[in-house]
Amino acid sequence: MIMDRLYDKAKKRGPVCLGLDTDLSYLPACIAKEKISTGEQLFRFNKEIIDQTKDLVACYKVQIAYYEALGMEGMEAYRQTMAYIRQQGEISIGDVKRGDIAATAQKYAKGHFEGDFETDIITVNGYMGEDAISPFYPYLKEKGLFVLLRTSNKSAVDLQDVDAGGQKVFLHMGDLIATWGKAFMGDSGFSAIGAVVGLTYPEEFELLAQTYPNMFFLVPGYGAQGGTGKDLARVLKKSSCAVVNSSRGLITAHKGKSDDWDFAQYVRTATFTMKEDIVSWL
Ligand SMILES: O=C(O)c1cc(=O)[nH]c(=O)n1[C@@H]1O[C@H](COP(=O)(O)O)[C@@H](O)[C@H]1O
Repeated sequence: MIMDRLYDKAKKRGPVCLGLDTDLSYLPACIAKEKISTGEQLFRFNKEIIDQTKDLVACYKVQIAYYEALGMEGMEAYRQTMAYIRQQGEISIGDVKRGDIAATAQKYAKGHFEGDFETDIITVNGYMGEDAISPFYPYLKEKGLFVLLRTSNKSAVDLQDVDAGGQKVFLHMGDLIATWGKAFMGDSGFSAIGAVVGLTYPEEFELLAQTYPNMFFLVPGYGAQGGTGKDLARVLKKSSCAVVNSSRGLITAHKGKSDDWDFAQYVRTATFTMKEDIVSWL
């Protein structure tokens, strides 16, 4: 079961989730000047980073928007990146944030859990209710979901903090995710249905981790959005219940320092530093 694998990797290697939100402006000159397609350039950049960091991270998260924005070239790079991560025996999260329902969601499931874009886990938006989640159930023996619970953005509070009969909306969402996840428990004690909680709200993360001990968390917001290892300490000391994503903070580490093939060494160093920052508090 995928959350068992993710839990094991996070426990052994530390909880870093490296975000391959690859913008063309991040490519070092050694790749940008090569006479190959844009898609191939993006993939070379990602591949080099994966090769240099796979012993340090629990998983990779690939935000599909960066690839969709480049059309077919971008999607080819997305396909190759997902395939490469999985060929290496590493865990891939397709950050696709799907949120439609029923028959449409069945197509999302087929599109991201089978075929060209196959990945291990995807991010989904459950704020339309269980109809947006249940079409993924048939895949959850092997695959996993991270459902948006408490997002990292400032305006998360606009809806997620609204009082819904004595309970904030995000806590109601937490109860729903916990209920949906009960049928998909793994040996590690975590469900194949996990949740996204932003590190920009560390108190809420602590509350959610306490309230839902069977929920595994994807925690974005480290680095570029201000989150630190100290913010994670109280939760991760008690349980390895999360992977922590950083994208720009890691994959732009070479900017202004190297335009050559050693660029990935800078990304490696930044990844190592993030891991140390987190584990030093545990
Ligand atoms: O689902 C996510 O991964 C996500 C949820 C959330 O609440 N906040 C958030 O920033 N993310 C994603 O996490 C990544 C954060 O990137 P950096 O801010 O560059 O580290 C991006 O891919 C975001 O789309």
